Formats: sequence, structure tokens, C-alpha cells
Amino acid sequence: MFTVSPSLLSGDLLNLGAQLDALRGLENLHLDIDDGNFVRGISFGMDIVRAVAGRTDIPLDAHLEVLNPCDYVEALCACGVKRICAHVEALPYPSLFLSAARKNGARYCGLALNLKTPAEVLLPYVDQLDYVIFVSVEADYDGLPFRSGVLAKVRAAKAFLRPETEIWIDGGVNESNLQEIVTAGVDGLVIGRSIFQAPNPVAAYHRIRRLVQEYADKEV
Ligand SMILES: O=C(CO)[C@@H](O)[C@H](O)COP(=O)(O)O
Repeated sequence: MFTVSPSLLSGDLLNLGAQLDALRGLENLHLDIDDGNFVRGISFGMDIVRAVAGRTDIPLDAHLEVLNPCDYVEALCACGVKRICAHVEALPYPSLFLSAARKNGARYCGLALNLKTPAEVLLPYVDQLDYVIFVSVEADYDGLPFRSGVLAKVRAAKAFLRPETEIWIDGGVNESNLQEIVTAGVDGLVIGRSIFQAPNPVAAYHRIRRLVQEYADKEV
């Protein structure tokens, strides 16, 4: 099942409650947790995550773009977040993060990789990975374009990841690059601007889902 996860940080931050209500029924919602250290930006703290989780039934996925990911696992799981990933670049011992997420109740535990990080860093953890996020822009600078070189990493990872491990792409996804990304064989997309800068974000989400299906069907 392909996932499209709109990134709430690109949403209407001054009207979060109304934004969440408008998105009701969507399959997933992406929360970038940025600490101002691992990346420049500071985004959602745990109080906001708790408030978001209390307002919506949409399953949440947390992308920890922070220096100390293990410090966030318990609080995120207590908020009911079932899908959590952290950057391998921030983890001296990625397997300990993955087991902590699992132990605290996360259903999907994953690792994220910045552009510069080769897919092969995942090799020691294949048995623990439910999903992987390949960040496809330089994470520290918003507004940068999708870098198609990330698709070579997707192809490399598919050769050694377990078939059930989902591969997600995050950053700079839009209608012009959607086909090449879907046909590379990914399982999920995180999308910010292409959904939330549209006049009607829900309609933009459904249009992207339709296109994903169309491109995936062509591949079969
Ligand atoms: O957090 C990141 C990358 O780390 C962002 O790329 C957003 O999660 C996606 O936003 P768009 O690039 O789709 O606007």
C-alpha cells in the first residue's frame, strides 16, 4: 500500500486545528521534529505533537531531525505516534534507537538518510527496519529542489533491504518529478509545498494520489 504523507510543517501553522480538521480522513500526516541543531529550523515540540495527536485521528509519522533522537522516543510514543524515524547521521548506535522505538510501542521504526549518506549505511540494520526515508533535498535549507541522484540510492537499497521494508522519499516532490520517483519503486512520499501551497490542499493530495496510482499501474 503506497503512502502519501503531507508534511504539516508546510501547512497553515496559525490555524492548526482547522487545518487538521480539513485533512480529516487522510491516510497519514508527517511531523518534522526539528531541533535547530541537526537542522537550522525549529518546528514542533512535544506539546504541539500532543495537541495535534489529540485533535486528529490521522496516523502520524515523526521524522526526527534532531541531534539526540533517543530522547524523543518515549514522549512520541506516549502521544500515540506509531511511525518514527531518526537520522542515521545523528545516531552513534542506530540499532539502539530502533529497539527503543519498538519497545515503546512504535509500529513502524525507521532510519532517515540525508542526501550525502550512502544507502549502504543501512546494511547492518536491515532486520530492524520497517521503513527508510531518503531525504531528497538538502534538509537544512527549505525551498531547495528535488535531487534525482537520490533515486540511485533507492535502487541500491532495494537490492539489500527486506521486501517488506518501505522506502520513502522526502523533499521537493512535485507533479513534474512524481513519475520518475514512483517508477523507481518507492513505497511512500512525504510532500509539503506541493500539497499545502495549492489553493485546495486536500484536492492536491487526492490528485497526487491518483497520479501515483496511474504511474504505478503503468509499471505493472
Ligand atoms: O523536512 C524536509 C526535508 O528534510 C522537507 O523536505 C519536508 O518534509 C517536505 O517538504 P517539501 O520539500 O515537499 O516542501
